[in-house]
Amino acid sequence: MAKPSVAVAEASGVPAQASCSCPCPGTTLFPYPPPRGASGIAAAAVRRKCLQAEVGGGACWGVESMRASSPTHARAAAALAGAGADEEEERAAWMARHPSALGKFERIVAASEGRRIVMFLDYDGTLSPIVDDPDAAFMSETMRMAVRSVAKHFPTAIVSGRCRDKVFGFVKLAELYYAGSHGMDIKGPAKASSSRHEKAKVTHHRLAYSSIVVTLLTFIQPNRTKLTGKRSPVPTGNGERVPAHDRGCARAPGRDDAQHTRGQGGEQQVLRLRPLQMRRRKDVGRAVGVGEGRSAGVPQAAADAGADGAGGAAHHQVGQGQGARVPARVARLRGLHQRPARVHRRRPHRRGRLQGAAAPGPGPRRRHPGVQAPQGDQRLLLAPGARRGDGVLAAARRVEAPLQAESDAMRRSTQRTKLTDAAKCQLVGCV
Ligand SMILES: O=P(O)(O)OC[C@H]1O[C@H](O[C@H]2O[C@H](CO)[C@@H](O)[C@H](O)[C@H]2O)[C@H](O)[C@@H](O)[C@@H]1O
Repeated sequence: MAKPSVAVAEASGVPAQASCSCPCPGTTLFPYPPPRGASGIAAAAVRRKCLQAEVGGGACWGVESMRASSPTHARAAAALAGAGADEEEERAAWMARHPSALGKFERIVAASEGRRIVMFLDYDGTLSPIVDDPDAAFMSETMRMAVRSVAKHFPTAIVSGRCRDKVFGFVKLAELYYAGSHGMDIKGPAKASSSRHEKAKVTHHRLAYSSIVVTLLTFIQPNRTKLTGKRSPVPTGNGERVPAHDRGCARAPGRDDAQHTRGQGGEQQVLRLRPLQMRRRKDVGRAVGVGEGRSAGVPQAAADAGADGAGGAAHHQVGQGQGARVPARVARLRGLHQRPARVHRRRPHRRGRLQGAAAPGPGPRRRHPGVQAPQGDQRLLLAPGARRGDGVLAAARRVEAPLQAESDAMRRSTQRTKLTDAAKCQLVGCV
């Protein structure tokens, strides 16, 4: 449940949204951070009324109640209550630079110009409070009702670094999309929502498209056993262990729970690649490492650029190191031994194994040598028909191109459709 100390808008004195039968204050009139001194009881009453209206078919889309029960909102309000003038000013400046999407919701709706809106929600720290025990990060019933209400109007997805099952276990709403393991594991609604968006087709592809960047970056992390879902008995190359509650989930490289809690560096960290490891698999007798030893990674500038938005990072030349090593036997099989050999001297203890390894030239089979997929992991990312050895980027582009085409086609068809005002309203749920 939302904490009694949570301050939401004043119960009185704020006019209701004109087009909205819900008793919640209008979004733009609902200041963030909320005004101090609001009575907790009055606030709870407003929230309850709002929920009743929303759940009973009201017209606020659940956004207000979601905001009111947001743990971040609660924390901000609590922090504000005890803050000095300087802190308050600093916070206000920060908020001005990072406005809440919920606070701008009407503008978002207006800017959508009748296009469909899809809600992507984070779980930890957004729908649930940050708590010490990750297994106890429960969401409140109030929040659940709010999300359910939102999902009646918009296709709604929860995107999390946690396992999909774990997130579902917390949220327990079958009508949502769930993208677990940073988007590597996506599932659509098990039951159709009795919503207006039912007729509108939102495919897995669209979700997959938006998560392709994180998928890529997660894919090339060093500890591939996490990616294949096999438990790793050993720490990763970085001395990091997978927390017990996350075993079997993929984790983005560099993701660290403490940073997540502090709310800093998360995205940046996700985009900063760690050195990738080279392993030799005895069973197949060939190298299956992803990428290259020392210098593999996204150049910082590229990582910075990618941090701004989803699309960009997919086009980074990830994993471009010094050229991947190919064991001599594989090189012979591929005819690479005819190319000028390059002996790697950086890891002398491995020389025995890697001696004679050839740096692959730009041959047809290794267009992206730095990011060749381990055999066991290819099913996670490669598009149907992709050939082993093509490299992750090539595979991703194959996935991306049709998705982009599909998305363009959908956009064109939406633009062509002449919507009446009523139809527009239905689409955005503002009847
Ligand atoms: O959904 P994300 O924003 O990608 O976060 C995923 C991580 O969430 C969990 O950790 C965070 O919440 C915990 C419970 O409140 C908290 O104890 C931890 O400090 C936070 O980092 C989850 O435990 C992680 O494994 C996920 O990666």
